[in-house]
Order: sequence, then C-alpha cells, then structure tokens
Amino acid sequence: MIKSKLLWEFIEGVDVRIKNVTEFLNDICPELEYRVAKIHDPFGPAVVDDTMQLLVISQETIQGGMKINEIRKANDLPELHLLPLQLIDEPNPGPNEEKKISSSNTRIRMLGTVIHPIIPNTKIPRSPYIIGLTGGIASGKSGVAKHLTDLGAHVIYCDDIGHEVYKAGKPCFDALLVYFGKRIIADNGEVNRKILGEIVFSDKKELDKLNSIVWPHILEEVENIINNTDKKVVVVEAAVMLMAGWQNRCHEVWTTVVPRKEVISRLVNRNGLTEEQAVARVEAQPPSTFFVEHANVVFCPYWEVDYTRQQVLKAWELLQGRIAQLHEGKLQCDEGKRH
Ligand SMILES: CC(C)(COP(=O)(O)OP(=O)(O)OC[C@H]1O[C@@H](n2cnc3c(N)ncnc32)[C@H](O)[C@@H]1O)[C@@H](O)C(=O)NCCC(=O)NCCS
Ligand SMILES: Nc1ncnc2c1ncn2[C@@H]1O[C@H](COP(=O)(O)OP(=O)(O)OP(=O)(O)O)[C@@H](O)[C@H]1O
Repeated sequence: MIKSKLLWEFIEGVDVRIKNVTEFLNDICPELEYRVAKIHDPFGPAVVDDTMQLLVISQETIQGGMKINEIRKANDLPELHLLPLQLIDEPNPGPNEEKKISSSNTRIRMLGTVIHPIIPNTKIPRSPYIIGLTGGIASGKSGVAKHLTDLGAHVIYCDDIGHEVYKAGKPCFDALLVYFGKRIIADNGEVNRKILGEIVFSDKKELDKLNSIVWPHILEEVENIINNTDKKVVVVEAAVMLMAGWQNRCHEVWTTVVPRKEVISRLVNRNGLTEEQAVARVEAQPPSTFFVEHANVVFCPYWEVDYTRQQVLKAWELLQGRIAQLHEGKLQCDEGKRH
C-alpha cells in the first residue's frame, strides 16, 4: 500500500513504525491499553473487530470511515462512531509541499540532506572530493549532474566513457569483437551499440561478459580524469556505480529517484519505447529502494526543473560544510595517492 505514496522509499519498515508508535503511547500514557495492528488493506481490523466503537479519522478520510461502516453493516457489525479531527495547517509550506502538516512534507524536506551517515573513506585521498551519482534509468541523473556542473563540480559521465573505450582502435574493441563476433560491428567499422544492447539486455550472461571487459577500462579512465582535475569536487555519474562497486572509490554516494509511473512515461516519451518495453527496462534494474539504501543523499527530479536545482543547491551547500570539516581534520581520510 505504501508504494503509492510520494517518496515511499524513505518510509521505515512497519516493525520500526510499530515500535515507534508503541514508545509514543507508553510515553504519553503508560496506563493505556492498546493493540497496534499491521494492516494489509485500507481498512484493517476496523471492518471485522466487534469490540470497536469509535473511529478517529482526519477530515480528508471521512469517506474511508463511511466505507468502513458500510462494510461493517454488511458483516452484521454495529456501525462505528466517526470522530473526524481537524487538519493542522503547515505554517510554512515550501514549493510542492502539502498545505497540511504531513509526513510527505517531512520526506520532501529530506531531499538533498544526508539521510545515511557518511563513513569516511580512508582508502582514497581527501582531495578532490568524489561523489558517486547513480540512480535508475530516466531518474534524472543527467539533470542533477548538470546542476552540479553549474555549481563548480567536475562531472564525469561514465556512459560516455563506456562508449569511448570500445571505439575502433581502443583497448576493448578487439576483446568485444573476439567474444561477440562480427555481428556487433556496424558498416562504419564501429561497435553497433543498438545491436550490442539488444544482445546484452536480453541475456544476463552476455551483459556480465560485456561488463567484465569494459568496466575495468571505464574505471581506469575515470581515475585518470580524477588525477588530473583541478576541481575540488568530482561527480562520477554512473547508472552501474553500485553494481560495479565503484562507490568504494568515492567519498559519498548520491542518487536520484522518481515515481515508477513517471519513469515509465519518460521512457515512452524520451526513448520512444512502448509501455511494455519501458516496464521491462525498469524491471531489469535494481529497485529504487536499492539506490536509496546505499545513498547518503537523495534527489527527486520529479517536479519542475528549478525545484531539482534547489534540491541540488541545498546538497551542495551542506557538502561544502562537510568538506571544510574534512580539511579541519574533524573527518578522517587518507592523504595518500589514489590507486
Ligand atoms: C549496452 C550498451 C551497448 C547500450 O548502448 P546504448 O547507447 O544503447 O545505451 P547507453 O550506453 O546510452 O546506456 C543507457 C542506459 O542503459 C543502462 N546501462 C548501460 N550499461 C549498463 C550495464 N552494463 N548494466 C546495466 N545497465 C546499463 C544505464 O541506465 C544507461 O544510462 C552500452 O550501454 C554499454 O556498452 N554498456 C556497458 C558499459 C557500461 O556499463 N556503461 C555504463 C556505465 S555507467
Ligand atoms: N525535474 C524534471 N521534470 C520533468 N522532466 C524531467 C525532470 N528531470 C528530468 N526530466 C526528464 O526525464 C528524462 C530523464 O532525465 P535524465 O536524462 O536526466 O535521466 P537519467 O537518469 O540521466 O537517464 P538515463 O540514465 O536513462 O540516461 C529526460 O527526458 C528529462 O528531460
């Protein structure tokens, strides 16, 4: 049920939420007798429990309360007295936030902030500071990367490097030709990515092989660029960051998430896929929760572009504070050379 909610990936597991509710109830009234129930549909025990008398609801869920009474009636149970509570206004709603106090607003406000603590990476030099930017297909990574470029970061696009490393004459070209054969070579003598894509995205074994050939060369090129930049912050944009284990070469991982429905509609509009093909592409990838679980900072490029920019600006300003702390010695990182 929670998957229909905005930024549901931030919602804690049901057991944690039950524990928090229980602690809250104990805190405000230790004598209270209560039972906290997990619900798997919009009604829960309210439609079957004959000991219940009263249902406390919010003004916006009155319809739900009436539906519960309808079902109780059909189940030969007495109707519940409905007690609607007034909604409390959000005193300072930001753009795209709800006008009432709500947990959606709390989740929106987490965007651009550190949601999982940053464990100092002592295996890489402290400068430049490396951000791994990842996320699912069409989740807005490139847009976020562009805002970061505007703010002064050096952005490395791994998709582009991936295309470069198997250009004719480059290190991976022969290896791909030997393994996949002439069928992947276009008339102009270059690798035909459309054909290669069709082969690897329909066969995991082939994708693993392609990755094993190409990833070490992408990483080498990324390290090369990092070693030669004069920027203080480098952003490595890679959809495959976490699958390739490149986060170990970063100080932080940032990710983008947008609702699944929106991703599918972008794939249909941007990539010209049918809805069925778009769903298949999304399902072939790790779920959005995977990216959020592994990320320190999350963006949701779902609304107007300027609002994405605001999320990125917030993250950037907070990042400057962390980098300053690192240089004051409050956070630890190795001084040594990158390897
Ligand atoms: C499979 C290939 C030939 C498809 O080329 P094509 O031009 O059609 O797509 P493009 O490179 O622009 O990638 C589009 C998207 O596909 C996804 N994707 C690409 N490679 C992979 C991969 N190895 N594993 C999972 N998803 C991938 C990403 O979401 C990416 O943003 C090409 O992506 C490729 O050579 N991939 C292997 C190298 C790689 O991992 N590159 C990604 C580095 S981030
Ligand atoms: N805030 C936004 N509002 C509306 N559309 C957006 C927004 N951000 C991105 N888009 C659109 O969504 C699509 C995907 O965005 P983008 O290319 O940045 O994603 P991506 O994660 O880099 O994609 P991929 O990895 O698939 O190349 C683009 O067509 C872009 O115009």
